[in-house]
Amino acid sequence: MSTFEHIIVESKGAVGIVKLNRPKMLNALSFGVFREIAAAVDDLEADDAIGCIVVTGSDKAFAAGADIKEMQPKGFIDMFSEDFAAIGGDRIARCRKPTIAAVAGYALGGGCELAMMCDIIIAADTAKFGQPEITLGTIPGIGGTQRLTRAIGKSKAMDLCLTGRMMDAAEAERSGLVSRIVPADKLMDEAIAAAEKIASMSQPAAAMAKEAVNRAFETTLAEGMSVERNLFHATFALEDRSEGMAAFIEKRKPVNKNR
Ligand SMILES: CCCCCCCCCCCCC/C=C/C(=O)SCCNC(=O)CCNC(=O)[C@H](O)C(C)(C)COP(=O)(O)OP(=O)(O)OC[C@H]1O[C@@H](n2cnc3c(N)ncnc32)[C@H](O)[C@@H]1OP(=O)(O)O
Repeated sequence: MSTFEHIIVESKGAVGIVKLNRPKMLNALSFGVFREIAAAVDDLEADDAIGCIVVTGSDKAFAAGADIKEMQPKGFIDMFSEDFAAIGGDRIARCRKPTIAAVAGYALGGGCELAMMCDIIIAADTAKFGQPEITLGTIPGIGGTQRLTRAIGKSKAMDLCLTGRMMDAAEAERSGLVSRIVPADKLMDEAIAAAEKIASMSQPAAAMAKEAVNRAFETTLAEGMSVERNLFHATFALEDRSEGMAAFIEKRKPVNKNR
C-alpha cells in the first residue's frame, strides 16, 4: 500500500482505514491531502479484501476545514484552474465500496463536506459540525450547500451556512446528518465494528444498496424507484442472493463469494 505525507492508511481485516494526519493544523485540508485521499481510495477500492472504508481524524478534529493559510493568497483563476473535482477531490464520494466517516471534534467547512462525501457519519459525543466559510468571506465549495441541505433541510442548512455557527453531535443526529452518536473513546471501535459488519455482507449487494440509496439522495422518487427495482431484480443474478436465502432456510450462516 502507498505511503503518504498527510494521511495514514491501514487495513484491519476487511476494513480500510484512512486517518487524516495534520494534527498541528487540526487536519486542515489542502489539495495535497485530497490527492492523497483519492490515491488511498484507489488502492482500497482495488483491493478485493477490503469491503468497507473508514475515514477519520484526531480526537480534536476530524478536519477543521480547507487549509485557510494555503487558500488565502489564491485568486479566482488559481481555484478555477486547479479544479477540485478534476484532481479527484471527490473520489471518496465516487467510491463504490461503502464508506464511513468517524468524526470526533471539529468537522468544519471542507471537513464537514468531506464527512458528507461518506455514506455514513458516526459521531463521537465531542463532534461539532459546521460550514463557517461565510465568516471568511467565502461559501462551501465541495458539496456543503448541496449535501447538507439534502441531509438536514433548507432552514437548518441556511442557518449554518449564513451564521457560520456549529452544531454539536446531538443536534447533528437530531437533524439527520449523523447516523449515530457514540462515546468519544469508543468511536473507532464502533466505526470499525460497523465497517466489519458491512464488509461481511455480499460486496456486490452492498454496492447495489449504496447506489440505490444515493439515487434517492440525488434524483426524483420515480427515477429512484426505477433504479431500486432494476437493482433489486439484478440481485437475483447474484450467487450470494441465492446462497443468502438458502442459508436462512437451512438455518446456517451464508458463505458470500461476492458474486
Ligand atoms: C489552493 C488549495 C487550498 C486548499 C484547498 C483544499 C481543497 C478544497 C477546496 C475547496 C474548499 C471548499 C470550501 C471550503 C472552505 C473551508 O473549509 S474554509 C475553512 C472553514 N473552517 C474554519 O473556518 C475553521 C477554522 N478554524 C477555527 O475556527 C479554529 O481553529 C477552531 C476549529 C474553532 C479551533 O480553535 P482552537 O481550538 O482555538 O484552535 P486554533 O488555535 O484556532 O487552531 C490550531 C491550529 O490549527 C490551525 N487551523 C485551524 N483550522 C485551520 C484551517 N481551516 N486552515 C488552516 N489552519 C487551521 C490554526 O491556525 C492553528 O495553527 P497555529 O496558529 O499555527 O497554531
